[in-house]
Amino acid sequence: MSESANQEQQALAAVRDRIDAIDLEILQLISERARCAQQVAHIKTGSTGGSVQFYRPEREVAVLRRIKDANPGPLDGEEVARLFREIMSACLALERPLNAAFLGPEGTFTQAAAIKHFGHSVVTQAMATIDEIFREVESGACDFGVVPVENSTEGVVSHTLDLFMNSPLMITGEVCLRVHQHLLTKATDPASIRRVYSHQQSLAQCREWLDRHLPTAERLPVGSNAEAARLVASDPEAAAVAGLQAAEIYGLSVLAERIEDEPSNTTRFLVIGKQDSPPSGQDKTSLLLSCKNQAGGLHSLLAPLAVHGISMTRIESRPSRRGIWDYVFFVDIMGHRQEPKVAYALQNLEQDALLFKVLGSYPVAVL
Ligand SMILES: O=C(O)C(=O)C[C@]1(C(=O)O)C=C[C@@H](O)C=C1
Repeated sequence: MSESANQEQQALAAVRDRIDAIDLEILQLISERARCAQQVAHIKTGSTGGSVQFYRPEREVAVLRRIKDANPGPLDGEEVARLFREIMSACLALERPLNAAFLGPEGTFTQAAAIKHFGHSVVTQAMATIDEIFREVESGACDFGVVPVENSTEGVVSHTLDLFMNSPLMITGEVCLRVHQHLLTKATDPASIRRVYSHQQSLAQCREWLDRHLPTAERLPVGSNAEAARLVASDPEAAAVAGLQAAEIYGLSVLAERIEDEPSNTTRFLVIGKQDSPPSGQDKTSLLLSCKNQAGGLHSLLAPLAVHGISMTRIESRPSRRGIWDYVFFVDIMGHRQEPKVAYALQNLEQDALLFKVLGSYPVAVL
């Protein structure tokens, strides 16, 4: 071995010894943290007679925000938050494993959103429809559900909004996921692809790409992207538009990467449960409203928001299903319903609204 190769070996060994020592320290500290979580569980179980809330969304975002703020680098803030997301997920599972229903089958973006929000220790349970997710959480069979609500390219998932009209469930959290779509197939030659399966929204997100590259292939909407990947696994003349996770699960190769028309394509998901979240300091509130069908009705209904300086981040209208041309509005505002100015505004709003329902206050997504 040359002198310089020898020096390199010694330098490498020294840094690796340091890394080994640090890893043991990290392990000791993580174990100590996990024991603290066990103590927290003990305190929580002792303090209430009724059902115990082990999962505390407002505390989780406080931990992640603190870590991001304190991060000295060189790791990126998002990266350190993701690491702590996983540590907390494992600590919570030690208190009590949490389960979350998602729109299956395995490998959907909804499952990825559930894991992004709760970490890998959550037990995800695949449901066939969004209705089933609501039912599983309502019945108590699952602690939480994760449902898609809007996409930056294709707009609102109207079925999810409609289900809130008759559900007692509340919104506990939100998750935003950058969605990259890929063309997955068993075929090796694009010319042999006659059918493209995917969820209707995903087909729409890749419309221009499909028009350009597979203009003659039939587009077949199915329940989810993962379902499309499952179908394609046994059909060599077909391709699926789906995420990488689906390619891994169903053994497909990626024929074209990132085929979404909009590079910043993002889907927002809601976490639904039996109750919303206490204030975290940076929250949103979602409302379901309707007003009299008259000139200026919506304008005057929303006036209290402007009066109290509350910013509205989203408004969607949906047919109320109670009469023709009768609409309800899904409105997101910044702030928690327990903050005084939000509480005043909501009080005023409720007085004028025909229908007024708070769907939940929840922390703005950290990750
Ligand atoms: O602080 C709590 O209430 C905990 O249960 C501890 C902890 C954590 O690991 O930091 C775990 C789960 C909760 O969702 C929030 C935080």
